[in-house]
Amino acid sequence: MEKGPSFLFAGVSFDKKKFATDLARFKENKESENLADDFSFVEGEKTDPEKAMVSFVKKRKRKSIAGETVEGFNVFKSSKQLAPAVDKEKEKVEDGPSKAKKELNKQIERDAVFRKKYNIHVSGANVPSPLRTFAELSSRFGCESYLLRNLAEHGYKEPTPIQRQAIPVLLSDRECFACAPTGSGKTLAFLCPMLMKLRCASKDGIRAVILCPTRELATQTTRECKKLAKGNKFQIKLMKKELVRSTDLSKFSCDILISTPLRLRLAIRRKKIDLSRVEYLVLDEADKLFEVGNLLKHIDPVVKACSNPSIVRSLFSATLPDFVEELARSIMHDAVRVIVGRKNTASESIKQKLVFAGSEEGKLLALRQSFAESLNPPVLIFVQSKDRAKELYGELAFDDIRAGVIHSDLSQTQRENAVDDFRAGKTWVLIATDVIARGMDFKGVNCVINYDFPDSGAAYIHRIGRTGRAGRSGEAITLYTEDDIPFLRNIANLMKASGCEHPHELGNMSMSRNYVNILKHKAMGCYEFISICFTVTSCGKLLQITGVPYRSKSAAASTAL
Ligand SMILES: Nc1ncnc2c1ncn2[C@@H]1O[C@H](COP(=O)(O)OP(=O)(O)OP(=O)(O)O)[C@@H](O)[C@H]1O
Repeated sequence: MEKGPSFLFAGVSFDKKKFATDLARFKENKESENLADDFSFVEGEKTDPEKAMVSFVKKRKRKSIAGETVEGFNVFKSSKQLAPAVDKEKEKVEDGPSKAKKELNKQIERDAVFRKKYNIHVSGANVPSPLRTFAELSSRFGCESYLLRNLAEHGYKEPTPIQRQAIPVLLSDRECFACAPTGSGKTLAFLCPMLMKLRCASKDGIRAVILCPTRELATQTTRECKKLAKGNKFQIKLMKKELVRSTDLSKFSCDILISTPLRLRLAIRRKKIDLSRVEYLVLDEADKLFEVGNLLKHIDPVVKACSNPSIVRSLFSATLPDFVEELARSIMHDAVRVIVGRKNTASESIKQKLVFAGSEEGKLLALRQSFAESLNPPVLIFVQSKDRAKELYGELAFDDIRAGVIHSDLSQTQRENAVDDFRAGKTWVLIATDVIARGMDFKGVNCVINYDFPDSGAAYIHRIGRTGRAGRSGEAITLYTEDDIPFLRNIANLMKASGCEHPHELGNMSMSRNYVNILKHKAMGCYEFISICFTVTSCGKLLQITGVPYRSKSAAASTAL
């Protein structure tokens, strides 16, 4: 028997009921210590998710098992089915030391050490042992050879931390809530167990559904799923307009259906698509799907339509705000929570920089200057709106840069072409709104530039997560102006949490402005600055400021402090 993390971390078992108050207190402390956990959503787009979510949660709560409460670390409810197994183990323990008990404890210890090594944190009852190798898929779970072959063909030698834990959880028919950094292989973590559980193709209705927040991500996931399923006859379908138009969806069947929430909701409403046989439901980028006023209203009918009582649901994302956890608790039971690294932090393989650009004009000059000096494609540039995307694209069109643009005003074909051209290296720079900020896996993006300041901590993490994927390194540059200064601390904290050097003086911008003045006097005379770079030591001491001068062709000047 495996136990929750309270056991794993302490190395001893204790009565959770008896010490419930202490546990709850400890849990509170633990959460407040997690600096990045409390990133707030910046003013303007700030909503009260909990409040707006109430009706949804209430609805789901009525369906959940009455009277179950969250206890200590055991975030999710334990299923009734599991109770006898737990009791049996307890009886065994009470029988006194036995060989089986000793062996079990050893296994628990080994798992704890292994999880610690890979920075995996779990909560929930009886969490299955993590995967040591992909070969275990076959020895422990009877994985078919086609899948192992496909994994090898992809060059996947060993599972990533999220795959090590989420795959055995899902293969044990447990619901799962998983949070792991961008680019850490979450897609395979849900696709692999899904293919294994479905075993072979069948015409028995729609058997699995994957929901993605954007069409681009749904398309990418479909492609990945087909690659992984090669050699098996699974019917894997992307819910496209054409499919909706040309098919009688009331009789539609496929093994895996991948869709955005809106398309699926319309199919339920207008075309009477039947989701009552769905055995596996994945909500990818779950926090985005549950975003109030956006996709949430489409999610509820889909979750409801997936009415199979033995359905296994899972939620995946690189960011996990508390309100999504709350929601997960209300709709899932017997779930295992898997967190890799620290919750809500950017990937550690990304070198992050904040650059003061002064004004809007300054941003464009800084961008042009950096392209002139060191354009290292592929580069992704994020802006705040489709109008801003069109505007910047118009500006760069006159430069000798192979740029593309993607935003929601484009047709589906234009959007697909923009993504394909960037993937194929036909365009070096892709200007994008947040439509491709999540989940998109472009191989080898060297640099992400936040031309417009991201409007939340989560947006920042996902945007910059388009680089530094699958263990590669990457760079992220965030330009900011005077107007963005109130929101800098949020981003600076995220940088710090992911191990990046950042000027801790950023918290006090009056100080930074003083540095700018010093630099003006010391190095640049009367020039107005458009871009300031801070160089800091690992202990946070500001060493150097580099400024790119406005109306000057001279090289960047810097001053040591
Ligand atoms: N076991 C593995 N070994 C090596 N590479 C892997 C492995 N699993 C996945 N990858 C690769 O890692 C990259 C990122 O994977 P994926 O897109 O699933 O990340 P993600 O965690 O879903 O990121 P995001 O949060 O941005 O959606 C992909 O290119 C994928 O092919």
